[in-house]
Amino acid sequence: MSLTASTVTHQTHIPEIQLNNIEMRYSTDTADVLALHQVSLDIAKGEFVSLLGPSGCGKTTLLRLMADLIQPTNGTIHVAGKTAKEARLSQKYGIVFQSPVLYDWRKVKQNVALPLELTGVSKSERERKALELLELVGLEKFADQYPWQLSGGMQQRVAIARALAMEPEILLMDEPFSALDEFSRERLNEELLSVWNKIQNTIVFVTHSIPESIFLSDRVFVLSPHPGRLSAVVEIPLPRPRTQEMRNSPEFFELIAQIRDSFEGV
Ligand SMILES: Nc1ncnc2c1ncn2[C@@H]1O[C@H](COP(=O)(O)OP(=O)(O)OP(=O)(O)O)[C@@H](O)[C@H]1O
Repeated sequence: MSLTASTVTHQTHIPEIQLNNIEMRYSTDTADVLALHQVSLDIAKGEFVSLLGPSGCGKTTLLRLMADLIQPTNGTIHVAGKTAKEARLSQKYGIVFQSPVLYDWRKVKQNVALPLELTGVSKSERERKALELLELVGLEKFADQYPWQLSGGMQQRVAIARALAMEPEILLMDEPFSALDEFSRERLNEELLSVWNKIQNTIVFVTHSIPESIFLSDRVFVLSPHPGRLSAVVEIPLPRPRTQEMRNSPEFFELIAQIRDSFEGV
């Protein structure tokens, strides 16, 4: 992972994640839910994609399948040519959840260094790496504070830094900014793109928000519920770097309308 590159070309068209005909059924004593039905998609190396859809359409399920936290009842998943399990074991993923899940009794830098500690990295190297990651997310001045001393947005930036500690090729993000106010969310969208520009990895981002998915992504995968399935794939041709002004452009509004239409067609 290079933290110094300032501009990169993200779409190299090398398939990084491939899902083929995925079906996911949750069966319990009381319920039998077909959460995903015949989902096939490819994500290129270095691409930023969003999984967008209403509650219950299977976005989190899809993300958990990619991370090999659960296994599909049918279909195959490949990550850089490996199975999802092999990819997980070789630590290709970093995950950021909706809630930052930080340990309040550990300093910010110790939270970021946790994955390194668990894999036996020396204290001095952990400290160096944690400070580098905190600088990446603009929080180097808060390294010695505790999570409860930070705002919700800052806490989520700490969680992003921690998810990047093992230098994952793929960052999976499950509605990381949905608990934040609109202003913080828009600022963090921009900051996330700036981090992505430096680390050049693949990002899969789950959201309910159409504008957020457009602002961030190269492509938006639109999912529809009952059962969850892929109803559209929308290319986002807005130039990069994305700027807040683009949110008010005619192109942006056209993309919003296009994605809304793809929901209405379901
Ligand atoms: N562990 C589980 N056991 C049984 N059903 C489940 C389980 N997890 C999810 N489901 C069901 O699968 C469907 C898809 O759920 P999922 O959480 O993936 O959707 P989602 O699009 O991420 O929703 P949200 O936006 O509300 O988080 C839903 O009907 C949900 O109730």
